[in-house]
Amino acid sequence: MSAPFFEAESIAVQFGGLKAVDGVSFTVGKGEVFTIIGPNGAGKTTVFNIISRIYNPTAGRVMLEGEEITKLPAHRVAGLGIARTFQNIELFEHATVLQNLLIGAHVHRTTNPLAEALFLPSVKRAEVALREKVEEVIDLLDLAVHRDATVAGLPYGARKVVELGRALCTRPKLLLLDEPSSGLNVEETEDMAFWIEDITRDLGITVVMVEHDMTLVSRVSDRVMAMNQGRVLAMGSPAEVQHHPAVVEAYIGTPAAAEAVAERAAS
Ligand SMILES: Nc1ncnc2c1ncn2[C@@H]1O[C@H](COP(=O)(O)OP(=O)(O)OP(=O)(O)O)[C@@H](O)[C@H]1O
Repeated sequence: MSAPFFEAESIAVQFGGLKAVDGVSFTVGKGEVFTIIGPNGAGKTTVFNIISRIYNPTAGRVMLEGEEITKLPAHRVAGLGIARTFQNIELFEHATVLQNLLIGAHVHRTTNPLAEALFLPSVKRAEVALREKVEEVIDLLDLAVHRDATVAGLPYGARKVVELGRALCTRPKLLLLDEPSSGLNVEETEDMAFWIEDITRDLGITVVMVEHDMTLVSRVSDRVMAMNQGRVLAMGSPAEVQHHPAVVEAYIGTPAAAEAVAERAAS
């Protein structure tokens, strides 16, 4: 049997006495949208920080296409095709949208510094290819109107899309989205759902997402994993996980509240 596209195997991180992530295992298939939900402090972002190598796990393994990446430096993980967005947008605020996207695209730069200093034809060709890639992302995410705007001057919703674009410019195989709808209004969240669907369907990118908005989760996710206090509570389809008794109790609070959330998601 071939290895899963992505696998986290019994990963754990401890901060002092706190088990922030405690033996979490999951696999993600190629092209899937896999979403991690859970109340504040459940350990969701810590799982992302283990995958993108911001934290060293105290136990467990992380595998991408059968290759162990648990101990690789963060830049090597990016080079292998894992990109992410952050809960609190991380962009170069005083650079333009285009400059931010070009920085993302430069992850795959293959030319050497001497060739660049001499601006050899190989460098020129590489730059043209990068610009083409960036223009594709600008088209895909309707960012042309903001191309030369400074990020700091953009509305919050547009900055979230630029951050998504910067991640896409790295040409990821696996995209980690940390709360893509946070801070967005209903209309912007709807747009974000479209972008996520386009990214998976048209570009074949696999998405692992942390998200609180259950309407967005139900719409775009193939499978959902619920966490609480560093552990996995349930895994399955969005509806299965939403109605799982442990999730209802830990995440949503009461069965009546869960019903209300489920009805809202279905409407
Ligand atoms: N660098 C750190 N040092 C100490 N404790 C940390 C650190 N990072 C996270 N924690 C703690 O680990 C636990 C899990 O945090 P994490 O940010 O992963 O939760 P989360 O599920 O993403 O929450 P939220 O939905 O609020 O973002 C929390 O109790 C948090 O305070």
